Amino acid sequence: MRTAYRVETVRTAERALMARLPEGTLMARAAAGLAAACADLLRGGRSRRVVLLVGSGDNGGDALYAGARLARRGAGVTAVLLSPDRAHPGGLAALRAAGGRVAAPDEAAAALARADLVVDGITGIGGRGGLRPEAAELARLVHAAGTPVVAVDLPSGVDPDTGEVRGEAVRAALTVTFGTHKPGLLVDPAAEHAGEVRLVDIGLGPELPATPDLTALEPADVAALLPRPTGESDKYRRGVIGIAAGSPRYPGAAVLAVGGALHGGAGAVRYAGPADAAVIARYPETLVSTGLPHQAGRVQAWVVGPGIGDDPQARERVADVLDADVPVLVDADGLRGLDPDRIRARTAPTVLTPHAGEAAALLGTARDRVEAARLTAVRELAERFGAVALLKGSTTLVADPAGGPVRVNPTGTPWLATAGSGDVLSGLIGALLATGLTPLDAASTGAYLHGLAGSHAPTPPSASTVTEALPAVWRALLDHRTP
Ligand SMILES: NC(=O)C1=CN([C@@H]2O[C@H](COP(=O)(O)OP(=O)(O)OC[C@H]3O[C@@H](n4cnc5c(N)ncnc54)[C@H](O)[C@@H]3O)[C@@H](O)[C@H]2O)[C@@H](O)CC1
Ligand SMILES: Nc1ncnc2c1ncn2[C@@H]1O[C@H](COP(=O)(O)OP(=O)(O)O)[C@@H](O)[C@H]1O
Ligand SMILES: [K+]
Repeated sequence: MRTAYRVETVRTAERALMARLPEGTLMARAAAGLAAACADLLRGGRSRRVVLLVGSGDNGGDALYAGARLARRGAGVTAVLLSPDRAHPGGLAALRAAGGRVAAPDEAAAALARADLVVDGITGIGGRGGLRPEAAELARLVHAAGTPVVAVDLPSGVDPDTGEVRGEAVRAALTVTFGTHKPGLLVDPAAEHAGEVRLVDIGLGPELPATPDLTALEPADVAALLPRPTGESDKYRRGVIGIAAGSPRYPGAAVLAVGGALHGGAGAVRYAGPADAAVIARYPETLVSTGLPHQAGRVQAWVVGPGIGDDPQARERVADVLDADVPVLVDADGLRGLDPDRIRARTAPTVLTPHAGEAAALLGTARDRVEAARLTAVRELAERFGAVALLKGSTTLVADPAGGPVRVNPTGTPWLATAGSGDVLSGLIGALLATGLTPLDAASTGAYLHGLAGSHAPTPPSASTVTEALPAVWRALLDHRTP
């Protein structure tokens, strides 16, 4: 499991570690890791000119010490100091001693024009709010120059804790981060600015608390969670998932949700609703019925919402499913006007899977506010509804109403933004719920599989080809656990 910790926690851990080590040890470890990453990128380049963007904090200090190491290896290093009188004195002395030169911000454009690599040491975990004008101007210059950027700890201008980006921020090809990931490195829009992220061990691990603020499943975690039939299994013991999706107007949503459900490891899929003919034509293995969901027979979990429309019959189907004493996933049309008290009053767990627009409606806010502050939004949804909330989009996040770390989904591709792919996801997560995974595990495992399937499907994928890619993705993950 990949983990990320908030700034406050990182600072506490760093203080504890620093108290046990000679002064300067941590910065030396950070600078060594940073310099090695820069040297990797420079390898093979004929000229090796490096520009350091140096703010007045320790982030700038890391850049200066790394610059000194690069200068000693023969690189031409120029440091652009944002506040010359406040730059890290030890770092500056080290750079000068190694033959590096120093430039003022007004010389930045000329230096950048000749650079092979830019090291962004403007702000790290001490960055607050949007970049100040002079720093923002530097970020703009770097972007215009198009030179590859290595960000120190975090791309400057992003919020380390929330992933928010206010105004101009540095866009890095690589971010070299120290001790632990920070939430902003994993959550958009900040994550998009970070590029590839490399973690340098500075010995912080033992000082960090057991519960992180953010986690991301890795292949081995998913492999361990995936349900596998055993000798004693039969189709009912493996779990039955019920799908209440589709309408005469949108039969395709029912077909896609059932398709996702058939690839979620359950023993059987029941479908209840008016799209029975379309479902059975595409998936004859489905147990179809046309009445209300509670008349369809026993299930271990329900999915309700994709393509059900917004008429009284649709509301009746949602209410019927919410009355069931089994886990329920509510998606798409099912989320319209959803009453938090009704969800909180349920006896079994609920999972909500909105995209940003649906989440905004549920929270009574604007879509762009959800997109700008995804972590805050997903936590608020989980808390308000007493449900596991999965916020879809550029980074999919899953929050548990009990609190604890938010899970960020590491797989996926923007190609998944294609009509109906959300319907596949809801069926898939529903089936995982029916097999007995906890709502948090089902939602995050489903998002993981769905994201991988989106990347493995032929480009450009459609919702149907994403569904068809799921078995290969399962296979690869199950094999992962086999030594
Ligand atoms: N504390 C430690 O033990 C270690 C810290 N390290 C480095 O130290 C960094 C943290 O250093 P600091 O606490 O000095 O903080 P930073 O260097 O991240 O940022 C603080 C400086 O940036 C300026 N600043 C803040 N917000 C700004 C904005 N919006 N626009 C422009 N300038 C802004 C502040 O005036 C201050 O001078 C980490 O990110 C990491 O790079 C590493 O050396 C590893 C060890
Ligand atoms: N920019 C993006 N990058 C990665 N995945 C995305 C992006 N935008 C959307 N997705 C994913 O695509 C799927 C779209 O689902 P949804 O919005 O419900 O669409 P639909 O209702 O058409 O099925 C979700 O899994 C979502 O996380
Ligand atoms: K930085």
